[in-house]
Amino acid sequence: MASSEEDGTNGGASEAGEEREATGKRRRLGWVATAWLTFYNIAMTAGWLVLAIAMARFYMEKGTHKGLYKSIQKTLKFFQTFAVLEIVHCLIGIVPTSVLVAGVQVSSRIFMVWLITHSIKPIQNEESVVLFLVAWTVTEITRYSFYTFSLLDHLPYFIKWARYNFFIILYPVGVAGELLTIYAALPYVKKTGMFSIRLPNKYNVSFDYYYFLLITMASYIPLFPQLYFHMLRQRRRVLHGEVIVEKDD
Ligand SMILES: CCCCCCCCCCCCC/C=C/C(=O)SCCNC(=O)CCNC(=O)[C@H](O)C(C)(C)COP(=O)(O)OP(=O)(O)OC[C@H]1O[C@@H](n2cnc3c(N)ncnc32)[C@H](O)[C@@H]1OP(=O)(O)O
Repeated sequence: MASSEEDGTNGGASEAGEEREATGKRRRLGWVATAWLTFYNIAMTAGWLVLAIAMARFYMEKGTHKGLYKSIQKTLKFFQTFAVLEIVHCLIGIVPTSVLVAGVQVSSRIFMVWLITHSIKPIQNEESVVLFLVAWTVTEITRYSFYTFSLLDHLPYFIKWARYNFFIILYPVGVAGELLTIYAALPYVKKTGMFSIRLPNKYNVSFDYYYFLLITMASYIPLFPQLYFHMLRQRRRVLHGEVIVEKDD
């Protein structure tokens, strides 16, 4: 049966409970951490909104996705790299997310931005790049506005609903875009031998970026379900009020 929260009616008792919980959380967090997180989340929401508007404008003006990545790359690199702070937030304990979960999420994005899309120019116009860019952008606008409004104690229900429902589709779409982009990069990486270290050399080490990419793609198989099921547990906890015990902390 749908809870009162889920159907949007949100009873007075649960509202009062949420209010108390939010105030308690803020008190536990301290004003410096609350102020910083509020600033951080507002900045990130704005950054991803700018990106969304730039992508929409580009597509409306040019009518093609070709050249889209090049036109938005600076903003994307800046805000996605800024997300490294999410790992720091977990490490210093100002957000309750597991370092492991945030680490896998953020590092895979940084990897996609810097070591794939930025470094391998011939793949920048692939449709798959648009796929993950759109999935990331919608997700991040929703996620950071969710955190911002939660911290300000004025969380509209539709943002909460969007935060814990959009990912059901956007996560697989984003991951498909990422995997297809890495796949498209493989021939170029093999041909150029980029980022690879060949023997003999004075350190006697070798590294093949092509095989590294194959291993990275394979690592999505065990890692992505962990993130997806983590989000499904968060969804049950927040939208259905279930008490969840996380094992990965
Ligand atoms: C070197 C190469 C490495 C390669 C590795 C390859 C393998 C990779 C495999 C997986 C690849 C994934 C790629 C990703 C693709 C995409 O993103 S596609 C687009 C769709 N994506 C999503 O939907 C992303 C979903 N992910 C997330 O939301 C997070 O990143 C998360 C870390 C996975 C989950 O977040 P979590 O914090 O656990 O959940 P929440 O419910 O949002 O928050 C929990 C509590 O924490 C508070 N909180 C968190 N952050 C903040 C913040 N910035 N400010 C304030 N508060 C925050 C939040 O309010 C919650 O509080 P409580 O309700 O009190 O618990």
